[in-house]
Amino acid sequence: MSTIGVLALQGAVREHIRSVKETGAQTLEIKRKEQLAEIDGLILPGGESTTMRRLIDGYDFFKAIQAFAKQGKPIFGTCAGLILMANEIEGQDHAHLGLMNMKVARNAFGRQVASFEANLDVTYVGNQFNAVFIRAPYILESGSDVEVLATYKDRAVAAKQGHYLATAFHPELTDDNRFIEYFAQMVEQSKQTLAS
Ligand SMILES: NC(=O)CC[C@H](N)C(=O)O
Repeated sequence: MSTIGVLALQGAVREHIRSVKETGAQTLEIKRKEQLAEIDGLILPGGESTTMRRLIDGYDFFKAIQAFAKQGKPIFGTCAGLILMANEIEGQDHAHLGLMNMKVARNAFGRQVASFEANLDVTYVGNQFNAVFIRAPYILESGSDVEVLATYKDRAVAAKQGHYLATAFHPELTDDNRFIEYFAQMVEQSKQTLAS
């Protein structure tokens, strides 16, 4: 059985822990970089990307997460986590972890409709997925190595690039566990591949 860690510096940590538990995978709140050695996949939760970046630096996680990624272990970023994974952020002169070949826009759906829900058809995951958006970003542009898994009003809101997965919405805030289950499968498969 694989173990999925949730970066527990800030944001929707408890909700992810609960949804990972429901998939049957083991889970761990990651508060120190040394704990990354104990997990097979990592979730970067929603929250506030600038704050989370400051904490990533403060707790010396930056290089450790990049090294974890280079080992081929899956990483799933939701909302602020998606922003952390992008290699370009609109209107900012620097990105954060730069793991995925995509340019993202923050708070892209505007202040009037800061939060909303939509039913999306998501490649690999299923149709009519109940997606919750909260001050959500979206993917403005992405490279040919990035597969867009879902769109909302023609905007890319979920993507996969090899062992990286990212959503603009919050799959941990609904009872619809199909997205987390898909990530848990990615983690289980990569665990077996990396072990063989
Ligand atoms: N719900 C969220 O994670 C919001 C993300 C937030 N808008 C940011 O820029 O970090």
